[in-house]
Amino acid sequence: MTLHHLSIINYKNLAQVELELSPKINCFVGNNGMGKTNLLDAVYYLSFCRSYTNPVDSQIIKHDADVCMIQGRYLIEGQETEEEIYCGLRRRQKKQFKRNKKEYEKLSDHIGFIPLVMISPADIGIIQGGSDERRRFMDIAISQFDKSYMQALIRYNNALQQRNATLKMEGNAIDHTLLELWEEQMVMDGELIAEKRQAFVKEFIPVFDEFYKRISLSNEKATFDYVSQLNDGNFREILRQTRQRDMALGHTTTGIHRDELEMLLDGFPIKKVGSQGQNKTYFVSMKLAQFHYLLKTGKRRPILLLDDIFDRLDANRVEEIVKLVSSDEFGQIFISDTNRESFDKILSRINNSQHIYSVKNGEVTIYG
Ligand SMILES: Nc1ncnc2c1ncn2[C@@H]1O[C@H](COP(=O)(O)OP(=O)(O)OP(=O)(O)O)[C@@H](O)[C@H]1O
Repeated sequence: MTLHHLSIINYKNLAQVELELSPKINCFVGNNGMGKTNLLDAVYYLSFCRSYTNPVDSQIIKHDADVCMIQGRYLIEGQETEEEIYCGLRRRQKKQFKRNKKEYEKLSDHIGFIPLVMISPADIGIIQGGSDERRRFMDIAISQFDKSYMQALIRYNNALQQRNATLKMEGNAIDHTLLELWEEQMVMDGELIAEKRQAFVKEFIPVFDEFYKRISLSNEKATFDYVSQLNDGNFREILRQTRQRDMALGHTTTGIHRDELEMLLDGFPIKKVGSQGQNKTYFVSMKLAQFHYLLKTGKRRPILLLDDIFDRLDANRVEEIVKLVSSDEFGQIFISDTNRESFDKILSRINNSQHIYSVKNGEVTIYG
């Protein structure tokens, strides 16, 4: 899958951008705050119908504008005609998302069509943040190739919200028949989600471990453990047993919304023992393993976005990552960095078609 033409109007600080892109490596270089991440984020938006860095749509429209637009033209291996994806946002109005000029009824129908993996310094949140960040990682990774997972997740979250709302009712007003109805839905979808998460993690660990070893050039053992309350017994029974407690607390204390992905380095939680470079190696390896997994399960080669990821990594680790992503397994790549020299060093090791762009105050031009 390659994005060969990108048009942007008023996306954050990018007033107007028009780019013909390389099918292999596209580098964006510029000082801090110039718009490099915004550019990669616009590419991300076309895949996920949302920003990677800011979930509030009204805040991604340029401050002094009322409308914003992103349009991408893609080529798909083995398909003669191109695919055009359009996103239009207007303040206080529903966003428009179109494929080949036809508007999607549901945005979830689009997710997975343009497979993409973004790696950015914000991914440190997967390690350092709460368990919701790690569940989100699994959800995004699985949803991109498994629509039934995403639908089960939407239904589960809806049933969970409804159960919580029912639990919050005053003592006698609680409708137990209604509670059971929501619990039944949670059991059906929760068990399916837990099963799919378990299967994903099992396949994911060896690939991740391999990437970690290659990048770190060490024998450090990096691995995960998927922990779910659903492994402790029958979910229906667990919900019944915890109902009194949940009524007292006013929310649901058991279920797949409490799952955890324990991240370990040599048997210890990386959150506690990892250095900055090890943390970065860890989440970069996770994301590359996600790429590999998507490639294996999906029909199309994902696009890879590397946003300012080389900082804090030693020269050996940078070299290993560059070698990895320039191999044939990876397709089109977007890289951002502040330093032209570090790009030149990186690119001198790669024999591939490459474009270098300069990003300055929201303007993007081919580097002269
Ligand atoms: N809605 C918006 N309208 C206008 N400008 C915005 C909007 N949202 C963010 N910005 C601006 O975008 C800039 C940040 O851009 P971006 O994050 O892409 O920088 P960067 O080039 O990646 O920098 P760094 O190297 O520091 O990561 C900031 O100047 C910020 O004020």
